[in-house]
Amino acid sequence: MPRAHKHRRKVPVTAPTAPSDHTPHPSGSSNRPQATRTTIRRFHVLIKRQAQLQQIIQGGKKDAQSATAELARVEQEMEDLGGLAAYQRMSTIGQGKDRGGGSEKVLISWLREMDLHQSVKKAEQRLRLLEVGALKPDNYASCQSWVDVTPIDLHAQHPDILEQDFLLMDPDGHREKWDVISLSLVLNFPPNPKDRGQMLRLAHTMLRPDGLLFIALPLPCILNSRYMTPEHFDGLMQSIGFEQVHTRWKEGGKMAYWLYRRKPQPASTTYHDHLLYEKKTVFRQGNRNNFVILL
Ligand SMILES: C[S@@+](CC[C@H](N)C(=O)[O-])C[C@H]1O[C@@H](n2cnc3c(N)ncnc32)[C@H](O)[C@@H]1O
Repeated sequence: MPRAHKHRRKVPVTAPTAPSDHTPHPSGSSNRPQATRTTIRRFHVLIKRQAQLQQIIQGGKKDAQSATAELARVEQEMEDLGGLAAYQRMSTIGQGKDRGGGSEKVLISWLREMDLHQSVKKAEQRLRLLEVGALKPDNYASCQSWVDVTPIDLHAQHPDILEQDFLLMDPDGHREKWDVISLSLVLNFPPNPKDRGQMLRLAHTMLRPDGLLFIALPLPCILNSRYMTPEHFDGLMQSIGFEQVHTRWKEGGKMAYWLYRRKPQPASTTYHDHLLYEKKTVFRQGNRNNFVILL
């Protein structure tokens, strides 16, 4: 069990990488690992607050006026930090080869272990991989003979990346279309826990039977959250219709990875099962983060 740091301020779960690049930051601050982590965390706080305020404003309640003023301040701060482009740039630094490369290495090694690179070549049909949250268009260049990747992102940073919100993809148009979907450091991006659950359900709809879902999350999302444990996460995945193939994380590490296989959705789940994943359950007390996925 990780130690709780008594005097540390609670911060949302953020990107776990520790960039070592010293390129100047757009806001003028340095890009040292600590500064970068702090900025990425601040972005996560601001993105979450932005969503809350937008909801208040849409609701048209009496506090909508003060929410509008606060929203302007929040959005100004995001702009001062360099906007979402700066956030993505910092995340790209974390993906750098100097720090062992991005999560795609883990996925590729698992796919190879399953001999998919051989069987796909024999079948002469490459694996259709949907890479959600792609910062670079060429993450899978090393296996282009057997992987046909479609990189998408909310804010595409390259012409070869499709600018597309995964949550707005048409489930009917994409039903059972994909062999593999990657959600690497994406599930922790939407501020609304139900949107995270919706991402997983959508992935289930869009994967072909026995298709594979790759997930990467900062380790504190499951090891230091008030509402999540590895077992709870796995139960939630099973309730959607996913079977765990691989998982990789270690105490004291920064990242957690999973590979799930799409199975038929369980025919019936009890009322209790539903409640378990639709509402927050407190698993840990004390100084924890609030990361949660809800169905
Ligand atoms: C922290 S970066 C992770 C990048 C990379 N996949 C990695 O593992 O390092 C998260 C990216 O996911 C993108 N993203 C978040 N929600 C998304 C959505 N609903 N649809 C498409 N992209 C999304 C963000 O724009 C951002 O570029």
